[in-house]
Amino acid sequence: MLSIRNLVKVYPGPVAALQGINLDLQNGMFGLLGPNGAGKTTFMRVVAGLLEPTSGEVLLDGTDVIKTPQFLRSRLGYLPQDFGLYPHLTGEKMLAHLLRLKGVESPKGTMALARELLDKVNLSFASQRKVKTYSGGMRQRLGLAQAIAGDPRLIIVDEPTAGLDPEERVRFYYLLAELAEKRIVLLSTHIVEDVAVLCSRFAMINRGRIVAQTSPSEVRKHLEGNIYEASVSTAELESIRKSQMVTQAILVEGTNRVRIYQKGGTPPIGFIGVPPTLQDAYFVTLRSELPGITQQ
Ligand SMILES: Nc1ncnc2c1ncn2[C@@H]1O[C@H](COP(=O)(O)OP(=O)(O)OP(=O)(O)O)[C@@H](O)[C@H]1O
Repeated sequence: MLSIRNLVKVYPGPVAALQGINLDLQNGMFGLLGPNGAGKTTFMRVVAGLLEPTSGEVLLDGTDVIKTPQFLRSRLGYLPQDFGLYPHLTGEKMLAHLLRLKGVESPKGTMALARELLDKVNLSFASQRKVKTYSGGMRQRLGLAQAIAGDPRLIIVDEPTAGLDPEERVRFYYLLAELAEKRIVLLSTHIVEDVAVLCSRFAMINRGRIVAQTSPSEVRKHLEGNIYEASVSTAELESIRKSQMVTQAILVEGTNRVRIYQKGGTPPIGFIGVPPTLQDAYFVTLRSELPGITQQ
């Protein structure tokens, strides 16, 4: 289990990036969802032992990893937001280099281990290609290969799907889901779909605070009967934005399809009740913090 206790990080400024985070994570995929600047990267870096918190504890299976970083090092796989690459190396050589840096050893030798890991992330076909020719998704999978080396207890992935095309994103989802079967995977993202697809539990973070800790189905259930949808003109959309809480406004075949949250009362003319999505819940939670969901 990964337990986070009263984690605070104040940068010089001062900027209070984390304002007392408490979380308990079991095996499986846990999502940390929040807008840009919410504190996700700060949180991931503290938990990964790369940034010292101002105060608080990070316990992995009962051991305080801030006090004993060597305990964490051999049990952690980390895929940072900006994963540095040597563009002129082949995938295989790049990975072997990262494994040596990480100190991961194998009786079969580092190159053999690199090949095995490339196979696990479905990159064998490109093992002899230079990394500079890799697509965004292939780079992320290479990053994941180094993160899973040494069979870590905890894997931390920071916004891994940003910039991936839909096909690459789905491929990445399958890999992550498989990894989470036996370990703790902590995924930070601002993409609601990442959480909807992958996470049975997740937390929403905003301005350095956890504003909800829940599951996608639980949070959707809280909004049942309160989400309405209509197709409207651009002028109508402007006035709806002034009077309603709009959870989503998208263009569908050239028409504005707008969803609103309304608790009680009659919805505006033309709006019909629809099943809530996680996107609706995310918007409502960030704006008003839903009652009834675990909050801190
Ligand atoms: N080194 C730093 N010094 C001062 N302030 C910082 C530093 N790093 C981050 N911050 C601030 O701390 C807050 C949280 O930033 P953080 O990068 O953790 O958020 P995030 O949720 O990961 O955002 P993004 O998705 O944009 O990466 C922001 O207000 C940011 O400007």
